[in-house]
Amino acid sequence: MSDQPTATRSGSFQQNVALMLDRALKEVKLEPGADRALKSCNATLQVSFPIKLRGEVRTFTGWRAVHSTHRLPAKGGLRFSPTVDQDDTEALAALMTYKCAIVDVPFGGSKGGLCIDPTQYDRDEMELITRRFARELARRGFLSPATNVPAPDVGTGQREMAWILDTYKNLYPEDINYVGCVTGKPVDLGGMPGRLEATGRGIQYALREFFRHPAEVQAAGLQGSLEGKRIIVQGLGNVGYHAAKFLQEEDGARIVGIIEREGALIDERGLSVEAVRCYMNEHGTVLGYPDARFVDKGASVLAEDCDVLIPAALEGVIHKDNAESIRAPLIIEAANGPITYEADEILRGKGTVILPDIYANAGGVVVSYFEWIRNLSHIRFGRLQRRLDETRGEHIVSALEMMSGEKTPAWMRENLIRGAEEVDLVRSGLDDAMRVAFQEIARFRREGGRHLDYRTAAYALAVTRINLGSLDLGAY
Ligand SMILES: NC(=O)C1=CN([C@@H]2O[C@H](COP(=O)(O)OP(=O)(O)OC[C@H]3O[C@@H](n4cnc5c(N)ncnc54)[C@H](OP(=O)(O)O)[C@@H]3O)[C@@H](O)[C@H]2O)C=CC1
Ligand SMILES: O=C(O)CCC(=O)C(=O)O
Repeated sequence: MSDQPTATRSGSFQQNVALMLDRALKEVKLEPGADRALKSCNATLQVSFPIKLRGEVRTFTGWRAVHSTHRLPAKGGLRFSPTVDQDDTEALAALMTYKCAIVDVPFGGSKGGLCIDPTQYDRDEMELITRRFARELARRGFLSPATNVPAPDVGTGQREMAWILDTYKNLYPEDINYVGCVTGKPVDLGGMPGRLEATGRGIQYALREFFRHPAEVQAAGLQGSLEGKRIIVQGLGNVGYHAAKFLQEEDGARIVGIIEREGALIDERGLSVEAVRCYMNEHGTVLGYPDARFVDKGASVLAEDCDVLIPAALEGVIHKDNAESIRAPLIIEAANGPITYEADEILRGKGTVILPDIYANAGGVVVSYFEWIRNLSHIRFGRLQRRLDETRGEHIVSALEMMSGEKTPAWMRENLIRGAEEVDLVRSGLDDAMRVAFQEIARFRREGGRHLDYRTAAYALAVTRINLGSLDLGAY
C-alpha cells in the first residue's frame, strides 16, 4: 500500500547537482579550477548528541552544511527526516547558493538536517531535541543572524523556528539582532506575514509569469492562460498545498491529481485542495477520501496526462526509469531536486519544459530575506508611511470629486485610500522577484543565438552572478 520515495538515482544528490552545474559551466568562462570551488562545500558540521527519552539514552545526528560564504549570512532550511544525510544536506546547500543568486538575494548557501522521524516523538520530546540541536549549531557558529540563518523545510515549520529562536536568545541575550537568527518563525515572534505560504505563492507567481510569455507557452506545446489548465501536484505539504490552493482559487486552474505518501487522488473535474487538506488534517492520510478515484501506487500518477506537473515533495522522484513516461509538457519544480540528471536529459530530449527548483521554489528565501531585513531594522515594513499614504489617497479622492462633481465609486475609493499592509508589500516584493528572475533567465537562454533550457540557463546565470572575484580566495 505504502508508496515510499522512489528515488532511483544514478549517483548521489550532490553528484546530480554537480552534473547539472557542469552542463551550465560550458556556457560560462571561469578561472581554471573555479568549477571545483563551486562544487565543494565551504564547511559541513556534523553533530551527534545524546538525549534521555522514555528511560533510555537516544543519540541523534544532524548536519549543517555551508556551501558558500561569498555573502553572509549563509541561508537555507532545516530538514527533519529519517532520510537526511550529509550528501543530501550538502547538495541542498549548493542549490541554495544558486537560488539566492538567481533571485538576487544577498545570502550565501546553506542547509541543515536532523536524521529523525518526527512522527515518532511527541511535542515535548521534539522541543527537547530541537533545542539541543540548536544549541549544538549555535555553539559552533552555525546559527546566528550574522553568519547562518535557518528556515523551515521538510518536517519543520514555525514551531521549530520558535524553539530555535528562543534557544539562541537564551544563549546570546546581548545580541541585539537575535530575532534574525531564523526566518519562517511565527508572526508574533518577529516572523513575516506571508512567509508561511511564500514558496507556494512563488510557484504561482512563476507560473503566472511563464503564461505572460506566449512564445514560451507555445514552445511548451500549451496555449492561453492558467485558467482551466489541468495540474497534478505531488505532496500536499506546506509548498504543494499553498501552490495548488492559490492556482485553483485565484487562477482558475484545475487540480486533477494529488499524489501523497499513501497513494494518489484523481478527479478530472478538479479536486478541492482545501477539502483534501482538511481531510488529511483530520485523518492523517488521503486514504478514504470520498469523491475521488484513489490510486494505490501514487508515484505512477506522475505519468498521468496533465498540462502542468508540480512535484512538491521530495528529491529524485522523476528518474531514469520513469522519465520517458512523463506526459506533462510543463514541469515546475516546487521541491528541491525532484528530477535527477539522467531524467532531466531524457525530458529535455522529449521537449518537456522544466522550470527548475533554483528559480521556481525561491519564493521562500525571497520572503525570508524580507523577514531578516525586518528583524535587523527592528520595525515592520510600512509602519512609518501607511497612514500618510492613506491621507494622501483621501486628498486625491476629494480633489477628483471636487473637479468632476461626481461621487467616487466605493470600490475605487477603497483602492485609492487603503494604505498597504505588510503582507501586501511582501506579495508585491515576491511577485517582482519572481517576474524579474524569469525574464532574466528567459533572456539569458536566448542571448547570442543560444537556445538553452531553463535549468542550464538558470545555473549559468547564477554562476555568472556569484562573481568568483568576490569568493573567499584565501586573501587573508
Ligand atoms: N518550506 C519551504 O519554504 C521550502 C521548501 N522547499 C522544498 O519543497 C519540498 C517540500 O517541502 P515542504 O512542503 O516544506 O515539506 P512538507 O513536509 O510540509 O511537505 C512535504 C509533503 O510531501 C509528502 N510526501 C512525503 N513523501 C512523499 C511521497 N513519497 N510521495 C508523495 N508525497 C510525499 C509529505 O507527506 P507526509 O506529511 O506524510 O510526510 C508532505 O505532505 C522539499 O523538497 C523542500 O526542500 C523549497 C523551498 C522552500
Ligand atoms: O527561506 C529560507 O531561508 C530557505 C528556504 C529553503 O530551504 C529552500 O529554498 O530550499
